[in-house]
Amino acid sequence: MSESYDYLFKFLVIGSAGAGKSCLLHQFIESKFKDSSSHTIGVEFGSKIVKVGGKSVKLQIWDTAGQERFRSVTRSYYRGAAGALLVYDITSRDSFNALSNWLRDARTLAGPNIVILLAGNKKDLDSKREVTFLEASKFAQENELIFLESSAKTGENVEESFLKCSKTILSKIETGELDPERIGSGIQYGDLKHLQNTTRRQPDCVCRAI
Ligand SMILES: Nc1nc2c(ncn2[C@@H]2O[C@H](COP(=O)(O)OP(=O)(O)OP(=O)(O)O)[C@@H](O)[C@H]2O)c(=O)[nH]1
Repeated sequence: MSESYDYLFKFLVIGSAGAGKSCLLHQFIESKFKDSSSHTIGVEFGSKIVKVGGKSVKLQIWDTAGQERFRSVTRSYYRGAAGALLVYDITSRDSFNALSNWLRDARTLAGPNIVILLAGNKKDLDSKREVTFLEASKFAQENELIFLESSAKTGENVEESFLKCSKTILSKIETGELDPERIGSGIQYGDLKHLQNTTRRQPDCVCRAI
């Protein structure tokens, strides 16, 4: 498979232990539910190329451990992230109450421009729900987050979460709100974009070659 892409985005998956971060990443990459998921130790990694708004984007995703004892390790991965999935479990009020702390860390350590999607995971366990859709969407609105409820088990809204977040980053690049050339932006040009920029800068050469 070709490894060509227009952009590379550095992504984080953050949130309390057991919220389903590793399962979301596994479902996104493998299209399967990882039933026997154990706690992440430190940080795990995955990547996938997606098509967003006519562009190929490689997502470089860091799945961080939610357990407090790994916090100093995981914090060191926040720097220069362009996007994040901030995950809570709709059946756990504690995971929802912890969101403000996760958010503060993300915006302080990754930077104020990081695009964050709030994912209310385990949507399939609606009968055990402790957090309503309404209060979570209110929290999202107050904190300038994109919001979706997802299920790593059924796959509902998993790909959509990563795509929605990527689409927002892409549109911020297009409007100039995000600058891929800024060091620590969490965005890099890929081969395809490089090629486009080169040909755009040297139109004479291209015309003559044709
Ligand atoms: N029913 C249901 N269970 C889920 C879902 N996502 C994850 N789980 C279960 O929740 C548990 C925790 O999932 P993980 O993905 O390991 O959670 P995590 O957020 O990565 O946890 P840490 O690595 O400790 O930070 C596992 O038993 C999963 O099988 C979901 O969408 N629905």
